[in-house]
Amino acid sequence: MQLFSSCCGKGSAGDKEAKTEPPRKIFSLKELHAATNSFNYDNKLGEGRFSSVYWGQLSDGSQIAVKRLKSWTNREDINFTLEVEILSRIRHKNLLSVRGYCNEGQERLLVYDYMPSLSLVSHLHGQHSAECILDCTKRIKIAITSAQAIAYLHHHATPRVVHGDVRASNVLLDSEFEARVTDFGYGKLMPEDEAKSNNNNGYLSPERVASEAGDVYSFGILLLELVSGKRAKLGLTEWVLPLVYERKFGEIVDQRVKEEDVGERLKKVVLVGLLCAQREAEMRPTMSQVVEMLMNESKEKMSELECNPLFKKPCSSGDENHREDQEGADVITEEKDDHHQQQE
Ligand SMILES: Nc1ncnc2c1ncn2[C@@H]1O[C@H](COP(=O)(O)OP(=O)(O)OP(=O)(O)O)[C@@H](O)[C@H]1O
Repeated sequence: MQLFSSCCGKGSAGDKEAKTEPPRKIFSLKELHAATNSFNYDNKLGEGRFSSVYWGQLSDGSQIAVKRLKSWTNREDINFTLEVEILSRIRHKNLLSVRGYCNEGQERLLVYDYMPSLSLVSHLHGQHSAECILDCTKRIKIAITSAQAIAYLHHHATPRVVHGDVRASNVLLDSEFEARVTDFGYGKLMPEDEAKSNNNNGYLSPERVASEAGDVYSFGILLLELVSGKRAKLGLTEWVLPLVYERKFGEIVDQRVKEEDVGERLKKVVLVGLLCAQREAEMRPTMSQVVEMLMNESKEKMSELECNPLFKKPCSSGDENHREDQEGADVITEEKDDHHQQQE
């Protein structure tokens, strides 16, 4: 899996930022045991495919999240310290970079700042989802700031980085509800085929290779998930598209958002999401174009976007693609009904 581009971003903003950032800290295992109460179950923030994450507090009082990697020993070909050193030099205000690490015996641990508002996934589907803190303004802010973070990785970081695992659980939120995208380039440290083997991985592009265009596809799915509140399953775009043909944007938006004109306010995020999640990689925009589209407030740009042929209903209703669309849409419609029943 190629996560760092061979082109090293000549003269990019990344050079400047790399020189000014603080030195990486090597933590001792003893220090991290003390901070996390020996990786106590009560300190556990969550668990993913490759790691468990624990809340901790250092002796200076600062709060940290310690990521304890699983199955490290399978990847002895990778130089853990070198990879982490490279990744931790990549800094942007919307990226959550590694603050330090520990490489002792069999233990491989990554240390991050603790994000008190946790991850986007916990707000959409997890422990905070019932409160529905994410109004339209916050959703738009998360869309823009996470796009800026990935655009930085693709276009300005040195070396340039393919994220490789763009998903809602890797978008953490700071106290202002700005995105802090994490786990970038980290797939290189993990078992390669793990993500691909998950057939229900709705974020995975049809071409199934880690690339900038693959990140754009995953980001498009993430935008549709952010607006609709539905899980990133296969069939999400196929459920959204017919509603876009009918210009029924209000029906796409998460039913928990109780505001006026939600469809109109989040329309742009839906359209950009669909452009990103096109099956053909060459049709997708770049991440800098995504940032530009999401941030541009002009009416002309909006009508240009709306006129894209992708958002026009195909003439023939009996063609293969349309039938595929319907099959995918059924999966999501069932989920929608479940969701309504749960709320009632
Ligand atoms: N810096 C952090 N601050 C607060 N919570 C965090 C932090 N890092 C991770 N978490 C929490 O820990 C959970 C587990 O993270 P982890 O990276 O192990 O798995 P994941 O991203 O959820 O899934 P996967 O790695 O399989 O994609 C996250 O969902 C998040 O809620």
